[in-house]
Amino acid sequence: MAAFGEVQTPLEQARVVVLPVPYDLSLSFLPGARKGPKAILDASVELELFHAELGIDPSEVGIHAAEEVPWVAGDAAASHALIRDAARRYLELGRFVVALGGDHSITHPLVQAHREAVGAFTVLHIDAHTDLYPEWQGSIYSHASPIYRLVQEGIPVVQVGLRAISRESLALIRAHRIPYFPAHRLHTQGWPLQEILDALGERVYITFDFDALDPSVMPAVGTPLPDGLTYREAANLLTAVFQHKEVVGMDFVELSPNGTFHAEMTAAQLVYHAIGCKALQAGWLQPEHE
Ligand SMILES: N=C(N)NCCCCNCCCN
Ligand SMILES: [Mn+2]
Ligand SMILES: [Mn+2]
Repeated sequence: MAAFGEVQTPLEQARVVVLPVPYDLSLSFLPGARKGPKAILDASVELELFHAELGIDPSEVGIHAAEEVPWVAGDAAASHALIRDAARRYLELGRFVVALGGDHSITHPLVQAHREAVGAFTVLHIDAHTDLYPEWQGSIYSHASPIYRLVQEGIPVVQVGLRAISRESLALIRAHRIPYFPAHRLHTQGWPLQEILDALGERVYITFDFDALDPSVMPAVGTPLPDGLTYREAANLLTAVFQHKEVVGMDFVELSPNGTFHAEMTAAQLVYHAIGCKALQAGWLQPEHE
């Protein structure tokens, strides 16, 4: 399958691997995130390849769409192990991995694979939800729990865009001193970009839950909430992080296609924007002056 261009870049010639992870057995509400990866890749073929804002054609770095990561029916642990193994394979080849979910539980095995491959980093968690539930609906593998599991493993996290914050989550945020920037603060007091950057370490893994975006921009998610980010706010945040940090990997999760094709184009464009930011940060491409 082609990714962000008319033709597939062979793995040997690609710097970036887009890893489709259609696992969605850990959702708590609306189903469908398993269709997210293919929807993004299908929409990506419709994008203009030259990214005028960045002044580059990100596809020139070589973007390879990997085979979809399979899952094991009824076995989240085994499914997560397959995700970890798939990411590890491409990381060991030195590729920059952009995982496409699938539900947010996939971030836990993805971060584990990145930790093994590149060492320590901070996780920048952009989401409407804290995902700090020790378990939800009887499972520690819930999409409501990946950030709890990372925090329990001592991985530093910074949270941006939150709109659903339980008392228990707030207690965990305070207990673990998690820097968090909820949407109500961003929208009433402005974006403390420097404060967010200061809260991150030098190396960052970005996990982007599409329900961080406002439903007016991104209606195709399983657990939408109002007061979300605009596309421009999300793009500006990603641009700033890539300009000042080494981004070691990223995932984009929870797209649940529902016939609103503009949502899929929005998802594909944001992923492409992030790949372009990585290309500039890594020096793979140089911006063409407007
Ligand atoms: N997308 C997510 N991470 N959703 C998590 C939902 C779990 C907690 N909901 C609490 C609802 C209480 N009625
Ligand atoms: Mn989430
Ligand atoms: Mn969410």
